[in-house]
Amino acid sequence: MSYALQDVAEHNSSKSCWIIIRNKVYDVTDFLPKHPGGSGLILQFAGHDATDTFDLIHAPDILESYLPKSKHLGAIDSIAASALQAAKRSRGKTEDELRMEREQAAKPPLNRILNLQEMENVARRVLSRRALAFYASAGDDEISYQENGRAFSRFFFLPRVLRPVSGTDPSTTILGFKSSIPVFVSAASLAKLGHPLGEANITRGAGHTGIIQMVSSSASLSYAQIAASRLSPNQPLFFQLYKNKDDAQAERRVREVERLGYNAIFLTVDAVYLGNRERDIRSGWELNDLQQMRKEGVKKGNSTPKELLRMQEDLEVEEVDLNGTSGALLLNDDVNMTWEKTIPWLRSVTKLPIGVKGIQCVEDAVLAAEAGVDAILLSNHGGRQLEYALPPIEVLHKLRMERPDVFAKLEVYIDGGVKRGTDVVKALCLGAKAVGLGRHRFQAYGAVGVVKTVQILEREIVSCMRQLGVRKVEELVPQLVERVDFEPISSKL
Ligand code: HEM
Ligand SMILES: Cc1cc2nc3c(=O)[nH]c(=O)nc-3n(C[C@H](O)[C@H](O)[C@H](O)COP(=O)(O)O)c2cc1C
Repeated sequence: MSYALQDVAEHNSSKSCWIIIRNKVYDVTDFLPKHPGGSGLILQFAGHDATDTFDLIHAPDILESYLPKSKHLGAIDSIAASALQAAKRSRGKTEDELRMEREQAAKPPLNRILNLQEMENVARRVLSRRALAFYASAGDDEISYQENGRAFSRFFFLPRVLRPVSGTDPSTTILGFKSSIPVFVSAASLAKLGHPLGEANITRGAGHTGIIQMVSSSASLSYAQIAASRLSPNQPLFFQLYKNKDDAQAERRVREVERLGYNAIFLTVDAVYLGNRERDIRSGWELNDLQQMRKEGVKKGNSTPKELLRMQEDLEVEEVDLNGTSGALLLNDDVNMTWEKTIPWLRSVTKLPIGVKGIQCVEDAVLAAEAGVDAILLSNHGGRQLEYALPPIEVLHKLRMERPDVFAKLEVYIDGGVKRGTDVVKALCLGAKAVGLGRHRFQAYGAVGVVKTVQILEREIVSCMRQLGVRKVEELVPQLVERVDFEPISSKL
């Protein structure tokens, strides 16, 4: 049986909600209350084609995994398919899409990019407004985000001289897996928002350069697609776990990635409540306004400034959605995790090494060591969670000063604000085994952007090690750095 657009359009409410995705019709009525992103998001498309928005956010296997076969109703008919295609063609491009095209054409060639900040500057220009808001956003006034980077500037080197440095080698191991430099890609969700090939770009780039990718629980490709993008089955992949509140579902996710050949599980613990990311919230409204305008425009044949103004007024009295793109990601997560319960549970469901991502103080680092996990990632989620959480490099310094014994019990990593080889080397001197890169600064260039990022960092790390009088990462020790606070005394009084 095939459907005309009119057949689908009749099912346009929460009582009966059908949507079209890639020319197939789905009855999502019963699924509405279960949708992790909330029913409202789907209802905006009730009775209509939802392909573009759906594909941007979801892994392709989601329909098979979450919607019973009986709700896969069948295909639209050929007239409907042609009409949708024609509508897409005639829709024209949005201002933002046109701007992105111009910026893509004008971006500098990759060989002109000298450092990660320049790479980020290009990404900021070419990404869609929504993607940029999602990637760039951080908590409240974004103080922790800014300080994460700035904190590195409080650590200075005490270089050693007259030491042989030929053959300097920046490679290391992370949880026993080889890494060409002491850097990995930290988990970041929804990579497709920034590039159509999504997480697979990172997988390929990481494979080519011999670094490790930590895949987000909220990846926009399926975990299987990402695993299949590896250059070889031996290419290591870590998995970041947002633990579902239902242990059985969480266990299924862990077992799935274990079966797919992922090599470690990193449980994220710093996001049991969503940080206040205002850029992201605002961009969600903008997108909704745009969709609303389009619908109104279609109904009434126009969308005049006056009408837009009226819609704006309507919005002001409505209750507003404070979730943004990130909000839906955490709706089903376990907010009652504990050291006593959750770590033994994770141990009981996997044989893989376990890391805890999002440790933000010395006390919790000690508890992690006592809980017997294999690694901790000192992280404040790139400043996206609790505003004024201490920058990870400072937490690392405190851990080194107060509890150096912890470094012997597990591997310690940091992420947040890392942009230079010197940042990486400072963290290693203080005892970190590796550092993570969260925000995908390489998105403007896809997989080759990842390769370039690693090349830049490798060059900077080797240069720093040589000038420090060091040949191997094991020789990077606390005596090579000093924490210096140049804040004038008057401002402290
Ligand atoms: C029709 C329009 C839809 C919109 C605008 C929408 C939007 C969203 C958003 C914003 C998220 C959060 C991002 C994420 O976790 O990846 C989400 C999550 C999710 N959606 Fe949808 N959705 C739609 C339809 C559907 C449908 C039809 C299904 C499946 C039958 C579905 C299944 C899911 C699942 C399983 C998640 C959680 C993904 C995860 O935990 O990684 N969605 N959706
Ligand atoms: C766009 C974006 C998405 C993220 N998604 C996740 C995620 O899904 N899971 C997670 O544990 N951390 C996530 N993080 C946090 C990163 O893993 C990492 O801790 C942080 O970005 C490091 O800071 P940096 O961006 O300054 O490098 C995300 C960060 C960003 C910027």
